[in-house]
Amino acid sequence: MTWYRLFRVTRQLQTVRTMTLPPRKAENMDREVTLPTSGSADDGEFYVCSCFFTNNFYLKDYNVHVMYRDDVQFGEEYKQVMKKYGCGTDEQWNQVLAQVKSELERRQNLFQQSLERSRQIRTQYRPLHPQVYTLQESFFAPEFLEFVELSRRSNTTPEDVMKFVTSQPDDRVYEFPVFTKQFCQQFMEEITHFEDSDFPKGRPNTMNNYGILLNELGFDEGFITPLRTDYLRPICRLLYPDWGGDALDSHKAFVVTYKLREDLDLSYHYDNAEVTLNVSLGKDFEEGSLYFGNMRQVVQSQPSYREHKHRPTYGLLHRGQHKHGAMPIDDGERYNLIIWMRSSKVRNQLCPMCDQQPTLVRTVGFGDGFTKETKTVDVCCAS
Ligand SMILES: O=C(O)CCC(=O)C(=O)O
Ligand SMILES: [Fe+2]
Repeated sequence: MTWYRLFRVTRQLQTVRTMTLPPRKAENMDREVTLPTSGSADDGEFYVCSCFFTNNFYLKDYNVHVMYRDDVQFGEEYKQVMKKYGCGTDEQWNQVLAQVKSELERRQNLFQQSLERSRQIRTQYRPLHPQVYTLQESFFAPEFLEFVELSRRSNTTPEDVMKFVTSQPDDRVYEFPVFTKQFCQQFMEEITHFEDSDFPKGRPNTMNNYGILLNELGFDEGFITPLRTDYLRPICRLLYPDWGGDALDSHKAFVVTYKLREDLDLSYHYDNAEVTLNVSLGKDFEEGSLYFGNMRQVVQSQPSYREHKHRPTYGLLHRGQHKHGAMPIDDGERYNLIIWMRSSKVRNQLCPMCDQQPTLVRTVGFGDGFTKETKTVDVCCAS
């Protein structure tokens, strides 16, 4: 990347805005809402926090996250403020309102629709490479297997495994090889085969417009769950004990894709996760590095960013609340496997999306990783 380009991207980052929102009213705290459910995750019952239906609505045109409870609250809190960001006319305001309401409707129907998509895919979709749905050791780079093997031993220390990772001092972002090239190739062919089909597809999250939710495609049971419990958890136990690394009991996994004329980049954000694994699968692409700033708890007027180039077959492991983004690709197509890993013992104390004790809403599958058990844990924040 040239210095000019880095400067340009950095300028762009400095315009990312966060609005300070008033805390949610305490009266909601212990209310439990029931949604239609069908089935639950392997490890028990999981929930989302009710803030999912009010907080963090992303307005891409203005690069802001907003909170919507009803039209009156929304108008009072944002109509004036949004003018400063270029939303000056009634027409623009009405568009914003329509966008927020349509996102709310999408969220309200999300779990039911996701269930329907999964059912349809499971009964009708014919995979191109059925073998990639069941995790096998032959998928992994030999160095990764050595790394895991050492991490599984009870007397191994974090210093012992540093020889397997590349990292920069103090930022706790670790890079290491994960898969073989051959596996990445087959996995991407499977994803592309599904992308090209007419089956309905859900969006991975509110910021990525393209990509595939791996649970809907049937990857959870045979692939992502064993990958998390048997391979990633021993590593995270060593590297992130303060973020529930030894108790990552659920996940949300998806593939994000960036192509010319589709999404090119991803704005600065933090993940709804305690620990994230982001593996570059390929295909061929130019630029598109990741950059990391501060932990979200750190407020700095002039944050500095660290660029992490991402090589196909390699993973970057980082704390979910370590703010990051992806720079635009210049050419080609970029596919990444993202696993947001969650620890209920951490998030049951404080929902990372609203900074309150979560108000549980029953849902299907892993939800957002909250459970009814409340074990206490010390979460040591930003370093
Ligand atoms: O595109 C990337 O590599 C980053 C994706 C990401 O941060 C996310 O989906 O949370
Ligand atoms: Fe992310």
